[in-house]
Amino acid sequence: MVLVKPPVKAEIGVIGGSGLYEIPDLQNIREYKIYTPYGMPSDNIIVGELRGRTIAFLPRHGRGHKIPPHRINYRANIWALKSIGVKWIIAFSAVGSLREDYEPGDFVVPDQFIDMTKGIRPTTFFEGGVVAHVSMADPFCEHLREIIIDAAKEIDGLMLHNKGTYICIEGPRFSTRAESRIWKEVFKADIIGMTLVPEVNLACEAQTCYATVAMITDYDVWAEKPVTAEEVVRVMNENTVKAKKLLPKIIERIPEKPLEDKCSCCKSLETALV
Ligand SMILES: CSC[C@H]1O[C@H](OP(=O)(O)O)[C@H](O)[C@@H]1O
Ligand SMILES: Nc1ncnc2[nH]cnc12
Repeated sequence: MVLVKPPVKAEIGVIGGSGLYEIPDLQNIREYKIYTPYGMPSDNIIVGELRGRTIAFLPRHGRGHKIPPHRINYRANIWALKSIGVKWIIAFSAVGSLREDYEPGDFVVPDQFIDMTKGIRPTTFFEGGVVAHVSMADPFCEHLREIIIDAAKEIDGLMLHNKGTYICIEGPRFSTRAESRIWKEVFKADIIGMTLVPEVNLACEAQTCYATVAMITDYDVWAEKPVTAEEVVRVMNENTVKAKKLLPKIIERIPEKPLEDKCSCCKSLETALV
């Protein structure tokens, strides 16, 4: 296969989750269909300028939310962003809460995850030939996490929690009450979603700084009232308004280069190759 290098460069990638399908105020918008060795990404990549930086935007579920979490081509998405030069990825996600004090409408910048996907999603770029075992001890870019946490202080009325463990289930169904109690009481996870894995570890394999802005939409089903997609969508729309205000504040804080003492993402393969 011959892959033509796309005629575009972008420094910062933004992956939009449920509810975030566009970036407001993006200037000089161009759209690229990017082919990867893994097939097509979820959608065309939208490239434009915001706060003087070149941004590449990709809606994870595609425009119109057509791709369910277990069918997303995570490898193509990360490959496509990396292929146009993206060094930083800010990923937005709708999540459920597994604790009382993380309320619907609050945002979380997770620092850990638990993988409860079922092994049907391809999880690595290293399928043989070259073998890599990347460290996932600290799965998110600490530098980018700090930037997001700092940026959120500028948004009135936004409650943002600095850490949390995101449990990633296979979906597309929500959890049973029994499962939800295990995630909450036994695993002690804080938030729940369906898309973080393998996006986060592929970003790491691609030596990209990656952090998630998790936006709480519901209390999952450990609480009295079970979560419904309808409820998720209602709160999600309110969260999207806040996410759109937060994004420019994050972008304007992102430096040219990650700080090496706070981030090892760009060197993640140095100690991983066998
Ligand atoms: C529409 S509710 C369930 C759906 O929302 C989340 O997706 P994303 O992380 O892309 O915002 C969740 O993980 C599920 O895929
Ligand atoms: N309760 C929940 N479980 C899994 N994914 C979700 N996304 C939003 N809410 C969720």
